[in-house]
Amino acid sequence: MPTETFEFQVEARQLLQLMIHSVYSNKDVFLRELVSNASDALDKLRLAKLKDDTLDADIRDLHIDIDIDKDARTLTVRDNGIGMSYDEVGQLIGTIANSGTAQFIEELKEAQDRAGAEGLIGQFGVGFYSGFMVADEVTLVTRRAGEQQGTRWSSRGEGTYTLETVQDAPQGTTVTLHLKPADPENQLHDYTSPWKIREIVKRYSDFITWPIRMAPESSPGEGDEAPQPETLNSMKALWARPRDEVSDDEYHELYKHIGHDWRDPLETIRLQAEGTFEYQALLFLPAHAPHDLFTRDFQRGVQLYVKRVFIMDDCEALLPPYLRFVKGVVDAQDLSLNVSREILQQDRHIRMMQRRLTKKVLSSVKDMMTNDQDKYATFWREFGAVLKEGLVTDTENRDAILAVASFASTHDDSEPTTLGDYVERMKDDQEDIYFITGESRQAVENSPHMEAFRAKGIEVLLLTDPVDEVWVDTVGAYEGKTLRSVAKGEIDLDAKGDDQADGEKEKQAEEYAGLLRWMREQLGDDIKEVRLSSRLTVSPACVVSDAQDLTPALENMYRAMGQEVPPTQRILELNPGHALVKGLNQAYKEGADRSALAETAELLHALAVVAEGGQPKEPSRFVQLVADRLERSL
Ligand SMILES: Nc1ncnc2c1ncn2[C@@H]1O[C@H](COP(=O)(O)OP(=O)(O)OP(=O)(O)O)[C@@H](O)[C@H]1O
Repeated sequence: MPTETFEFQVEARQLLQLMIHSVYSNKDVFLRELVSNASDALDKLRLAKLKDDTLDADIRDLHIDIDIDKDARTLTVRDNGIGMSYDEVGQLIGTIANSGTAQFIEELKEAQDRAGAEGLIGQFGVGFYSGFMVADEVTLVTRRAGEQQGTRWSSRGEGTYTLETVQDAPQGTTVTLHLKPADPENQLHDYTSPWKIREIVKRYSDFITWPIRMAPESSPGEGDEAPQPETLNSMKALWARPRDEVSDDEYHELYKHIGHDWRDPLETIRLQAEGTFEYQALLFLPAHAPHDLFTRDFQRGVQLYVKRVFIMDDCEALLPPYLRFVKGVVDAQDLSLNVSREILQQDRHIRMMQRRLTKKVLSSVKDMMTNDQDKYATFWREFGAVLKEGLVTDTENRDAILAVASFASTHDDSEPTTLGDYVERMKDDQEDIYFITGESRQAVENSPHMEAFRAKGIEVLLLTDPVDEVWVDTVGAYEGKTLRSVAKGEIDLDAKGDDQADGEKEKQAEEYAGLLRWMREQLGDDIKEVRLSSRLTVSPACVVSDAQDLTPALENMYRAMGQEVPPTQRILELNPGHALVKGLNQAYKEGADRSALAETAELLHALAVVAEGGQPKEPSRFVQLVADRLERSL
């Protein structure tokens, strides 16, 4: 097959440009990325051979070679792993499969500062491309295990790449970087220096479980014996080494390798389980939520090893879905090397392991909360919305999750509160924990449902994640205090036994009885009741749900998931202290023109819906009615 030239996919081209004009100051990491890919390729080959021992591949000496050629100014990273087929090279290297990448590029372009850009890059798999930070030409020769023919890929990073088949490619993948001239001022070191390579490998890739070898510099005339290559990494599994022997930096590099992140993790969690089912776990809480955390195909789970041998990525059986952001390694001593995902799902030991790991993660978050407020705040900001899913799905750990949960609240504009702190601040005669759900802090804070609470200084939790609509119902109460929506059921914030207030209410009820009954008839099926409100102080009216009914947001959520939900009839509440409502009652009693009154009633209802962020049933009619009224008032 002749050499063919292809264009990079648009996003890939943009990413390459970013790499070439590197937004990333630490260029040394290109080697970590290439070694990381090589190590993955060796893992994959070992597994493939385990599954099919007829596969035509040699796994006796799986390793990574790094070769330096000072004269040619090239650096070569070679593995004898799984390799890639011709088609795979085109798919994997010429394009960027990640669906969030287009969005990422946009954000990257918008990121004003270098730190912002570096942070964003870490969230996407741009590993191979990082070679272009240090090289002006990259060549890759690869042969897929079991195939005869190899493929040569080459590019100067300028929009195109070439592909050709080659006959004599060795097993695995060889990446050759044609290095740019060294420019230490811009962090572009001399990567033909063995000393530098040794240092980078030690720093970033020491834990890689395959040998990383470097051939010694050949000095002619030193005898005929081929000099022995030097192994640069210790290959020690970090999770098996005692805590005090491993530095934080070493843990962090392992995290970056398995978490595909360029940034340090927020927290490192170790667990050593002894006894009948022995295992070691090294888990990491990332510092940033990935873009696709809430998408259906988010790859969740940690890596599973059996007796130091890599078995699978994304082992979802080890942690529940609400901890899907946790990265790490679990190394079990007593599983079969052939273990499959299906077997893991049913294995009793794995279930016990999942329980223990879950508790360990939650208790680590609790420790973080107690000992390092800032770290905890970052964690909760990034992952709180996911963790709260556990309140619905994991009854066993519900209390542990509630103990580490925090929520925005009217108590403080910026600092969230825990439920425990809320309860401590509750007024003496307050029985329930109040909350409001909605789309944003601004929307819920301005909701009419909040008026009386604000007027009386009663704290309300402001819950704005979609999952909040669900867990509050499932959990129901905290320390015996009911969780109550301010937008549901009857709310009476007057002190119990306040005779004056009770008398006043009775009087109002009599006065408004006729209007309320008439309005209910006028508004027909749109609502199930019209009543006087004790939650409004400023607005004329609001709509509320019955205590057991779905909120409009939840109704929409179910519909979005394709479930049939009958429309919920809501309750219209009027503020008897508002001039408009008073005037309406007066006009009603005086027998004013019923059709004009009916329009006012309709408008009042529509205004109540708009005030909570909803849409009037017939927006154009609503606009028409308001315009007519305004016109008449001129
Ligand atoms: N040495 C290699 N051997 C076999 N396949 C490779 C090798 N290097 C890269 N690949 C393939 O190309 C894909 C893309 O590699 P790239 O480094 O761009 O991203 P990644 O490794 O998937 O993500 P990340 O950079 O986040 O680790 C890899 O997922 C792998 O399938």
